[in-house]
Amino acid sequence: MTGLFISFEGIDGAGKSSHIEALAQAFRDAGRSVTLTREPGGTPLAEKLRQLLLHDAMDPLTEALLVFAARRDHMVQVIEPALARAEVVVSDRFTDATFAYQGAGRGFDWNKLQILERMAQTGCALEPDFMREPDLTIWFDLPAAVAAQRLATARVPDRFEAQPQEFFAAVAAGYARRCEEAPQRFARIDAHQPREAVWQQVAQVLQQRGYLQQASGAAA
Ligand SMILES: Nc1ncnc2c1ncn2[C@@H]1O[C@H](COP(=O)(O)OP(=O)(O)O)[C@@H](O)[C@H]1O
Ligand SMILES: Cc1cn([C@H]2C[C@H](O)[C@@H](COP(=O)(O)OP(=O)(O)O)O2)c(=O)[nH]c1=O
Repeated sequence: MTGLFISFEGIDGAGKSSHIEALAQAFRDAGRSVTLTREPGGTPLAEKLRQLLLHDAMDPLTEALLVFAARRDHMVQVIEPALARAEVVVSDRFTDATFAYQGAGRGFDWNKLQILERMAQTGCALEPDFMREPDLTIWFDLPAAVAAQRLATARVPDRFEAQPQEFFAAVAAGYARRCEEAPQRFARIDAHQPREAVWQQVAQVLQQRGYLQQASGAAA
């Protein structure tokens, strides 16, 4: 059995958190060990960087560097060891969020982000030139106006959630661009549906990819 790396993506309020535990449980039910984690964060150091990123003002390059510093620590300490143990790693956000928020949202140079991506995500797996990416990215696609309505009553906004709706429309376009650049890795979910219908789409992606069948077979 090999490890499996799945990321959840989407603008704030798209509904990711409402389904991530159910996805983890589906894998556990199929006999797999699951590491459920998040970005920015997932390690003591990265959680400290998360606090800075969510609450302190900084220039775009500083923001991009901190995001990747947190990611590198998360990969070295948590993601790679879990994949080496053949676990399923489920991360609430990964690098697509950086392209969407820092790239499309803040306007930071897309090509520079690609350079940072290669630097941060290479050299922590067994093969020295291998760049770690998710095997599957589940993208909760929701219009920015709908996400804003959902969040209006939901929680106190952090530095990103406090951005105007146009920011999130740009972030959503950033996700669409990443999806176009790697269509085989992305599964787009229509998140503008009732919770149960959204979950059915997620479950269908897992079935189509044979992830749960493979796990059941291995556990038997
Ligand atoms: N399909 C849905 N329809 C309506 N409201 C939803 C749906 N999914 C989630 N919500 C609500 O929208 C808000 C944001 O959901 P959440 O899962 O926290 O989003 P995210 O983790 O993507 O920011 C929460 O109040 C949640 O209860
Ligand atoms: C991973 C990542 C997150 N972010 C932002 C997106 C979110 O607004 C914020 C925190 O993400 P998230 O954990 O989804 O927020 P919450 O716990 O409130 O649901 O960080 C970036 O700007 N760049 C990144 O690379």
